[in-house]
Amino acid sequence: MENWTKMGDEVESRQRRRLILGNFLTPEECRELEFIHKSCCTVGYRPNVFSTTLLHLVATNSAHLIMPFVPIRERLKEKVEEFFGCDYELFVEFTGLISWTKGASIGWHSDDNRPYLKQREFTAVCYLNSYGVEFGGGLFHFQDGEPKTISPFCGDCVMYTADSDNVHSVDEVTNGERLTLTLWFTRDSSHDEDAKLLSLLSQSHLHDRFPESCLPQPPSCNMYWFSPEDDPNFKSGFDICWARLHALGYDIYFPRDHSFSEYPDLFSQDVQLVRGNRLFYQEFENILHLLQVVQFLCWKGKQLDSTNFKGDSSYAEYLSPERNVVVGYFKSEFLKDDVLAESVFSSATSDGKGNQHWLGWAKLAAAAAAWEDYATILRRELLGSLSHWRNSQSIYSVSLGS
Ligand SMILES: O=C(O)CCC(=O)C(=O)O
Ligand SMILES: [Fe+2]
Repeated sequence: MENWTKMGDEVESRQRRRLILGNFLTPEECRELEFIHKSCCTVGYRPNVFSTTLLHLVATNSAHLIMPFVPIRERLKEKVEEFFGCDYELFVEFTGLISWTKGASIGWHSDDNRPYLKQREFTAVCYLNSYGVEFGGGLFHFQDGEPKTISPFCGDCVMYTADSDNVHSVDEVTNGERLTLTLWFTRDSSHDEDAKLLSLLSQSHLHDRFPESCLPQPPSCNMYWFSPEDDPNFKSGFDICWARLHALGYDIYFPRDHSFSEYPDLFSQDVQLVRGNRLFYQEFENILHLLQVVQFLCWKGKQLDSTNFKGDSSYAEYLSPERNVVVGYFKSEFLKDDVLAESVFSSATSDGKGNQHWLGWAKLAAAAAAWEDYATILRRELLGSLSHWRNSQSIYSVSLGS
């Protein structure tokens, strides 16, 4: 029989093989990571799974978005080292936001159960949203010992050894989107994520020219097409960026002449946002930029002050029938299977029309401006931290003063 102690928010096994921490992350930290994931994720490694890795953020000119992860990663590593009593150097092997949508599940496994995963020593999973609220299904189970089952709750964290002492599984997600921040830790310095990130950061063209430097750039190969079949020609399935916008009640308009045959190069073209029969005036650099601004509106909209912004009619015009035809054409191409797209990205609590976050065009204009301020501040922090990171060859919170 295993011995269990309850200590405030901490439940720990006397054998120190797993630890469950309540409220490890604040709701605001969870919301910020959710914003990053919903604006930057790519198609993941298993069916109905989507992921955002730090390497992907750097590779798409969004390196500044790794900043919110830095203090959290540090806190997680300290906690793992303390709890498991590590008297050796530990490295982060992988940091990622991972979301599971309807149909995703994983059977019994340990996290080091493949020859190429043997370097994994410990796992930390932070839940960024809650069972029964943002998603259904998705309960976590340990095969042996206590606790048997964990109901994911926003802000909670579970840490365990990656070996066969912690065989676990996750039930199929039945609706909504289950989101986690997942880290693996290793003793093997050749798998140090920091070294890989620093090497990629030194190749990227980070500079001080705001705001251009904050604009996301698409990756060199397409990572946004979701299809249940292996479909290299984009004939079935859907584009996940378009699908997320669609789930929130938007469409996309390309102001210049294009055809879907240019996909995925369409990712580098200017776009405008459509809602109902209105077209937002502002042109965005590309779909990724537009998605970041819309997700920023979802995150911050209610707090944003738009009193200095003009009335809604100053920001959007009537969408002409000709342009509406163009919108419809691209929609049918980007969402070959719109029923599947809706079932994958419909939120467990939404009204189905994406109206929950919608506060009008002036708010969207305010969000576009506030997104730029947000990104600029993070980019300055990144540039200020970089020389320290390079000197120590590790990524940590640098106090930059004022
Ligand atoms: O998200 C979870 O609760 C655990 C996921 C998992 O087992 C894995 O990614 O290996
Ligand atoms: Fe696992």
